[in-house]
Amino acid sequence: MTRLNSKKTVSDANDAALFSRMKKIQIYDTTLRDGTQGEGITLSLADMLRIATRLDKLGVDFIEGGWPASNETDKAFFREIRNHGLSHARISAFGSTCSPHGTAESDPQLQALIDSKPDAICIFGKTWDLHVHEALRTTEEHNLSMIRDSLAVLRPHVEVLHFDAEHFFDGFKSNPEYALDCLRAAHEGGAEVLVLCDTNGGTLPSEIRNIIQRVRTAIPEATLGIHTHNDSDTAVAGAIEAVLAGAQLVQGTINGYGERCGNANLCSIIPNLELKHNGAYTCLPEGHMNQLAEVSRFVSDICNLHPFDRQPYVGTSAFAHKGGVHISAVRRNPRTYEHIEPRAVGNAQRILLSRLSGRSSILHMAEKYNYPLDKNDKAVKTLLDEIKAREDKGYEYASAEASFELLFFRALGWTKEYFERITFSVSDSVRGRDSSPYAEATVMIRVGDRIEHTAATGKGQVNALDVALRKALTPCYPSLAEMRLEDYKVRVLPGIKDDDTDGTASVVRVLIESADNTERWTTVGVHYDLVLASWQALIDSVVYKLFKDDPDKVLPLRTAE
Ligand SMILES: CC(=O)SCCNC(=O)CCNC(=O)[C@H](O)C(C)(C)COP(=O)(O)OP(=O)(O)OC[C@H]1O[C@@H](n2cnc3c(N)ncnc32)[C@H](O)[C@@H]1OP(=O)(O)O
Ligand SMILES: CC(=O)C(=O)O
Repeated sequence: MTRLNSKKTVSDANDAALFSRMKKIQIYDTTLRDGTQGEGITLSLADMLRIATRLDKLGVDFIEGGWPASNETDKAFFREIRNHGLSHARISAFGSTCSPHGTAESDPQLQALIDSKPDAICIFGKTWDLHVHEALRTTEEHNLSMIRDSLAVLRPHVEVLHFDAEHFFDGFKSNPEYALDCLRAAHEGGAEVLVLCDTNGGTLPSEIRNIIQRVRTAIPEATLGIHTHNDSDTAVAGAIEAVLAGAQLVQGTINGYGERCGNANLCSIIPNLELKHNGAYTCLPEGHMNQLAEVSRFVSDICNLHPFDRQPYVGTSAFAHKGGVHISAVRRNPRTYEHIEPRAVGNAQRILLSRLSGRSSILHMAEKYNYPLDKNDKAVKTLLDEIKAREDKGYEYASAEASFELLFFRALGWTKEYFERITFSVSDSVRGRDSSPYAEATVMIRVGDRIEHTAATGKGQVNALDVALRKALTPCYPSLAEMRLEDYKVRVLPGIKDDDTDGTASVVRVLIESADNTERWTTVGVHYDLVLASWQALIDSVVYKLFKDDPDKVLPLRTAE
């Protein structure tokens, strides 16, 4: 048997030592297999190799690379991953027991597993009598021999052999003796870990714990693993209960991607085990858990899925505080509203400004801008009132921090105007037979004594305005040439009406994200007219760029009033 990589002896030894103390929980990642059974996830071979390489660096014990008999991409993965010099993880190939219509010895699917020459193989077999009758359409006795024989055929060809007991918990509830017989057959066939699967995700954590305790009494010689699905929103809790009941291997995926509602989320399971049990369990090599937030984002990027902001531990909102009471307290001691130190999983605290803020939120921002204020400074209250009034009108400063920073310094007495708008206009038209609209903008501004009057075309009105404005300003402010408009978002706010109209027009909120060579920033504009809302956000964006690059923006020191 050729190992996919040869550098595992040290970590194997560590694992063995930890394993013998029952504290090392083996982490078996199935993002590339069960994760890709999730809706909207299709990975190319290059994507799979990048994810596997990153997971190896994270320090998971097993990476399930796919089902070689399923498709050519999965098959190619096992060929290609050899060239990637993994240093820790074992590569596992997935498959099923042999077909009920043939023998294990002649089964092409089992042969494909052997031919893929992985470090480990994991096959699933039926353990629920309903599935034996309805899905396989065979006898219970025959299914037992399929399990035993398939594993026995694979055993000599691979170093590590696992059995996924599909639907084990439903099977146990339906016919406990038969479900246990399936496990015994797998053990006899040579599987060293029997992974109990809650395939339909309908088993609650308390049931999982109870059933595992009964399995351990019935088959004390077996090493157990757990594989849960999230259909009852309890996949992580189920996996934790299983470990508390004695499971030594956890299967799951990054971000909980997977079939239907997903698999157990390793980004939560790992810190739950490592941080919440007084050091009783280790999952990753020491010091690696702080990679989790980055790995979560890396995998969502490659899967082309938007990261889930509210994802526990690793989401950008996981340690984001918005309520003024919370912000006041976490400034005094983060433990007041944070269950762990965010950096333990590579995340960070964030403070969000909104109409729910109190003075502490302003003080926090002031410190961030290196401009500490006293809580009793009149400007603090003025700013707070202004933010609350503006948020009531539809502004949102939690995401548009650059607009807030400008408000902040203006409230403190910063009055510099980099330019003055005299006039601007935009129009859309369609020329001749060309059906794509053509946007044109003109801008007239004053910079000191100089008047600039420019025109530009663009892809849409905002783009035309942006180009015309920067054309007018760049001769006076050359650094604007390096600024780019990165993203533009519009949201209609039906609940908010504009004061200037008869009360029927809804306002729109525009968020513009800009960037230069060193920073990204977001600004906001709100108006019932989309162009005017865009103009506000655009002007804030340009002014923020000039402000942050301006060496003369230093403000006088404040004293408490
Ligand atoms: C719980 C899980 O997540 S299991 C993993 C599920 N993942 C996947 O199915 C993704 C990859 N699957 C595939 O590429 C294809 O389904 C293949 C190549 C495996 C099979 O394709 P086909 O031979 O065309 O069969 P099809 O998908 O229509 O049906 C599944 C077959 O597997 C059989 N089967 C299901 N479970 C098992 C098992 N544990 N052992 C043996 N056969 C099984 C079914 O009985 C059915 O065979 P039959 O039609 O001869 O009765
Ligand atoms: C094997 C597997 O993926 C399951 O039972 O859910």
